Amino acid sequence: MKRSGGTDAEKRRAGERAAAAVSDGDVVGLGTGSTAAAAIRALGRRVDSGLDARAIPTSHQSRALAREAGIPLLTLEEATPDLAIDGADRIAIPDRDGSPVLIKGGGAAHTREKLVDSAAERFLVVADSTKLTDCLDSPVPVEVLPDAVPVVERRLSALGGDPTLRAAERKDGPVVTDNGNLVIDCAFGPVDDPDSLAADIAALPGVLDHGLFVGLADVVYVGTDDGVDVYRSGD
Ligand SMILES: O=C(CO)[C@H](O)[C@H](O)COP(=O)(O)O
Repeated sequence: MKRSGGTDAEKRRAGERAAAAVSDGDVVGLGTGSTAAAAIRALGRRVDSGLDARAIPTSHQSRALAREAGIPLLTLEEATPDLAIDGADRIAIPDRDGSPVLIKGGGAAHTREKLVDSAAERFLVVADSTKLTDCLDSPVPVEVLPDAVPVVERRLSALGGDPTLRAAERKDGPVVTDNGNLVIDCAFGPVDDPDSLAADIAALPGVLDHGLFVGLADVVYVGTDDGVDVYRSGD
């Protein structure tokens, strides 16, 4: 999937704002991608200055970055995250009460991200301003067991989708996830009922998880030219 391009400054502002929300003693779920990386680096600076925080990574990338930043690591067997900080590819903010809906998985890490983000007591999303949208119409990443690809592709088509196996950019063949599976990006056009689409995709045999995150995000920090816009679930 093509990665989008908000500015580094917007990502840094959003990441720093989320890292500032971590309190002494917290266990933090660490998301994947460039904006989550900005939050990890900012959290590392706070740990370096004496903050007592430990973290549970969602990918090889976030584990390596956290190690580099000097953040002590834990697993889900050892702790439950107090909060998780993670990026998103698309974010729809509801007009009325309700939680922002996200499409994630541009970095093929959405299965572990959903596991950690949903286990956390609070889920903080960090993003640059290009991620906000009124219409969720970008393809939904679906992590699939390698043997299940043809079956899942047929079933996604039956749900009205247009599935494409994600190709690797710097190797021949498909993208292989941290879990050893493949990713199908499935275009559905505008997603009007994310709840029901999420349930339909999750129910397909051979699917590990998909990138629709519904009812999970508590706060969204969006970096702008000169600050951070904050959206809270239910505001
Ligand atoms: O879902 C993700 C990885 O699976 C990322 O959080 C998402 O792709 C956003 O990445 P970035 O902050 O680099 O734009």
